[in-house]
Amino acid sequence: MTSLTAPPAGTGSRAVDRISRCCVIGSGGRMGGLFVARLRKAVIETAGLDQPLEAPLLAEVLPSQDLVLLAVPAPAMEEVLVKCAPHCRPDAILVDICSVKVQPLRLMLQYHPGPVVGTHPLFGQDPGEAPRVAVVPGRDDQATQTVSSVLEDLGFQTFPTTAETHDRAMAAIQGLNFVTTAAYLAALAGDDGLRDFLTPSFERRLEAARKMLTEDAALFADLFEANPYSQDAVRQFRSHLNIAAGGDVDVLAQRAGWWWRSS
Ligand SMILES: O=C(O)C(=O)C[C@]1(C(=O)O)C=C[C@@H](O)C=C1
Repeated sequence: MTSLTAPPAGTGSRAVDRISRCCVIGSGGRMGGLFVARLRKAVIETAGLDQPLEAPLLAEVLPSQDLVLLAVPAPAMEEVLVKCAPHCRPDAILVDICSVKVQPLRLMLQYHPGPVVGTHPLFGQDPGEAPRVAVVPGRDDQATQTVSSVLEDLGFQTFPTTAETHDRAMAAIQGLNFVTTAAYLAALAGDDGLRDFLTPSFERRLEAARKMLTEDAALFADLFEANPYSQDAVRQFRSHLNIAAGGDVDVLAQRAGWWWRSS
C-alpha cells in the first residue's frame, strides 16, 4: 500500500522544507498512522508502506525518499531492515520510533550506511498536550538536528539522550511498571475468595492496570525482552521488596514520597 500527497507551493525555513519526501514504514499501525497524519499536516510529501513489504513496491518508493521512518515493533526491526535498507538512498536519513534504542540503533547502523537517528515518542496513540520525543544520535550529527527540527515542526518537544541512558530509564519507567503490576496481579490471580474484600484503592490500581494488561501486554513483554537493562531493573526492585520483607515498610513509603516532594 502506498499513497502520496503533493507538497503545496511555497517553502520556508522549517526543517520539513529541507526534507521534501518521506516514507513511513508501518503506516497501518497506530503510531505509523499518527506520523503519516502529522507529516502530511506539516505539508511534507509522505508515502506510507505496510505489510506485505514487497520488493517491487519498495524499489519504486524508497529510492526517492529523503527520510525513511520505521514505525515497526522492535522484534520486527531486523526483518524490515533486510527488506527496506537496500532500496534506501545511502544519504537518506533512517529513523525509528521504537520504545527501546540500543538494539534498533545497532541494527539500523548495521544495515544502512548513511545517516541514522533513533527516536522514542513518549506517548501512545493519544499524544496529549505536550508530547515529548527522546532523540538519540546514530550516525551524522546534522541528521540528528534535522530530525529533531522536523519533530518540533510536527508539534513534538524533543530532548537529546543516548541509547544506554534511554534504555536504562525505560527499563525503570515502562519495564518495571509492567512487570511489577503483572507480578502483583498474577500473584493474586485465581483466588475468588478475594473478590469480597476489594477496596477503592485496590480497584483504582486494577483499573489503572487494565489497558496495559488486557490490550498492551504483548507490546510491553516485547519491550522488556528487547531492553538490555530490564533484568537489572528487576533485581534493583527486588532489593526494595526485601526491605519490606524485613519489616521496614515505613522506610519504603518515606523514600517513595520523593515523587511528590516540593521543588
Ligand atoms: O498510551 C498508552 O496506553 C501507552 O501505553 C503508551 C506508551 C506508555 O505509556 O508506556 C507505550 C509505549 C510507548 O513507548 C510510549 C508510551
